[in-house]
Amino acid sequence: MTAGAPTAGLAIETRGLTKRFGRQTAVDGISLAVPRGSVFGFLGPNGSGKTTTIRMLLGLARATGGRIRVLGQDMPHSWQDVLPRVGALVEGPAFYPFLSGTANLQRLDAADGRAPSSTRSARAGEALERVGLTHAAGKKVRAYSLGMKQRLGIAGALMLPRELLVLDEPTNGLDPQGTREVRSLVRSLAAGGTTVFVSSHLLAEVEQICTHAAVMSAGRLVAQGSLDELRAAGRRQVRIQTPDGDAARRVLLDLGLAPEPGPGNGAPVTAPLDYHLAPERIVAALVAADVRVRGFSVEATSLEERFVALTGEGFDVAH
Ligand SMILES: Nc1ncnc2c1ncn2[C@@H]1O[C@H](COP(=O)(O)OP(=O)(O)OP(=O)(O)O)[C@@H](O)[C@H]1O
Repeated sequence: MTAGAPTAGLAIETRGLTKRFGRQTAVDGISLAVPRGSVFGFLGPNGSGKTTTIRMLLGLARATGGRIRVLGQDMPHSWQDVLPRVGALVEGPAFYPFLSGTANLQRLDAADGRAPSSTRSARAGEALERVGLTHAAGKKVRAYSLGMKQRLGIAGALMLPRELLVLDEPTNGLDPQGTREVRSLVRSLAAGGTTVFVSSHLLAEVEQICTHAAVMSAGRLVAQGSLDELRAAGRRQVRIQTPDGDAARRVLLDLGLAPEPGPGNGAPVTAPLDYHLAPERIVAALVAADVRVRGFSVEATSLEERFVALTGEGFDVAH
């Protein structure tokens, strides 16, 4: 591979992508790698730089530094080739409330110079069907629920065939029913082969719909990979129930572990466990030291605990 050549199989690739607003660095040198065919969750608390990143990916904001490749081509340089292959929903779609869903989609499509007018009506019908709005096609948009409006926005992004969909917080402000509708729509689009890049501040949402994720914190990318990789990178911890807490802690120290300082004997003894030490060695060492082991477990830290640790702040983990 020549230096700087796009990595095959990536729908989005950034290197050192940076955006400053005055003295503030909103996006700080991030290198994203979004595999084609993935549902990629772009996760981070409010204000961590997700929207700013998405705006740069789509050529809506200019990067201060770094490079961006979308579908194998440089952005914003190749926007004319790239953007027709990308559907996007950023910062809530704007619709005419007094027009029907169909009429809104047709107007939107008419504004796209590449969209053939001869197939406009059929394409609007298909897009509405894909998002489950056929029954409301003739209804004025002011009578739509928030969830329906959001799905109409996605239908707008689907008026032409897309290789990549970019959705910025698509369930924000939706009630539980609307949220379920949008999540299941994202899953079905992904099942059809479209790469979906979706930002969210909700860990539970990303766990439900995504195959991969990246975690942003204060403008920096603090982790990325498949959900399994992210889980595996989390720490494990060993927990020992014993009346001989002090002795157990000494055994763990001898094994190179760092037990949490305990209140003495009685309370469970815990210590972070790395992957190089087999749990059975710990049990053997405890028994050899005459520690009375009444319970022994190895617990994986959850993705939630890991993300809280990564972002260093109270993560919004509401469903
Ligand atoms: N046009 C702008 N001018 C100045 N500062 C900005 C601008 N746009 C964003 N910022 C700042 O950049 C930081 C990142 O904002 P951004 O909207 O990208 O975060 P986010 O993760 O998308 O959060 P949210 O979910 O709240 O939109 C914030 O501190 C924000 O105030």
